[in-house]
Amino acid sequence: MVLEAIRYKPYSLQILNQLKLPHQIEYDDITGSEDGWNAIRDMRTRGAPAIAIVAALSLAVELHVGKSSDNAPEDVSAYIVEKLDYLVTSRPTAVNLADAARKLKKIVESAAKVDGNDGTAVVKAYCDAAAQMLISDVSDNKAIGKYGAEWIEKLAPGEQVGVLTHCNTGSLATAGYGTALGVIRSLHANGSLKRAFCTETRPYNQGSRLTAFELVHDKIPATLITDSMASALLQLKGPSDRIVAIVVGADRVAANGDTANKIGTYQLAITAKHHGVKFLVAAPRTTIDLQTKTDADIIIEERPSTEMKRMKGPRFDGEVLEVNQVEVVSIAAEGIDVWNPAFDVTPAELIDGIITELGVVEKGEKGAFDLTFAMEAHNESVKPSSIGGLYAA
Ligand SMILES: CSC[C@H]1O[C@H](OP(=O)(O)O)[C@H](O)[C@@H]1O
Repeated sequence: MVLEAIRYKPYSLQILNQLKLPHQIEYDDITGSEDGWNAIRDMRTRGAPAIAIVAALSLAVELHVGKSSDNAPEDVSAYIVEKLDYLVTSRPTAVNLADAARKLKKIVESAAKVDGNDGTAVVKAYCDAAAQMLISDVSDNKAIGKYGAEWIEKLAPGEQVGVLTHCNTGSLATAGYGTALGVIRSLHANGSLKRAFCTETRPYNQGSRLTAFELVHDKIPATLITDSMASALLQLKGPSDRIVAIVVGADRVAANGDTANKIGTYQLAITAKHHGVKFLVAAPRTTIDLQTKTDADIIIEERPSTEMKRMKGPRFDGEVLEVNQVEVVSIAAEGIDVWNPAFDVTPAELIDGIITELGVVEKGEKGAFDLTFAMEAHNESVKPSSIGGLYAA
């Protein structure tokens, strides 16, 4: 079974409900932008690239039903712009969603101005571009995997290496293969991976529920640790558990390289620096936001306290896991206040390299990243795919 966070075929969109993983594989139908917004906000679908794609495709499904040649092209364009602005409010930190919305707006506003284009043509231009995002993301991730693996392999030529990752950045956070987990997949495919280590990633447990699920699914040798074990792991220097690099994803990389990622990333970068372990960020160029100058400009989403104070999962009847008997249990003192930021920001000074689909960027002689090459990815319109005509509304 291929792990698919997103299932899209003409006019229908399904998302793998990641709140049910790893014990239940359940797909939810997404019938329009409101469904898409709720699925992203609830984190039934999550991951910086995936939320951008689900948002865009949820509107494509809605448009097929509603907008047609009966509507003036400029009215269809205005409707799409309004819906994209709404979808962007579902989660604020990851830049991919806002970047995709900006590009898709440009496409429909241009299509609406083409002589002879009716509302249907504008809908088709939108749907083709949204569908192309699925295809482009997988190819970007495989390139990230390739370049990241090559960079890490140079740290220990001819040896198999131990790598630690945080949160989930695999097929469940993207259209497929993954970013940081894509690097681990590529290391494994190259025969260069001794063992992957993944953190639980409290409180949503992307690591224990999603990354562990992907690593077991792909039969990649892997060990789960709690978030609090990371520094102790980096102290180990034995051949079977020495960590040569930590590789994580990103939700937004600022122009100077400061990187917003899942909460807990910053302290991994600190302990990596202390232990002389390389710290790498893996992300497509679209995650690099040159409009965000430094960490001070990054909005950090705060999530409900219940996500920290309660745990949900199937119960055991003796040694038997009753998969359909899901219980919610309290794991914190009632009445305690909670601080639950979903992300933190790692300063560029703690990052050794940023792995993109064009290669690994390292800091220059002045100790700063030059990320201006990412500008092109933000200017590229998402070209209608070769599957044109699929979305004639
Ligand atoms: C492929 S990068 C995914 C990125 O998104 C995750 O956040 P969330 O699970 O809250 O959507 C995490 O920060 C990952 O690094």
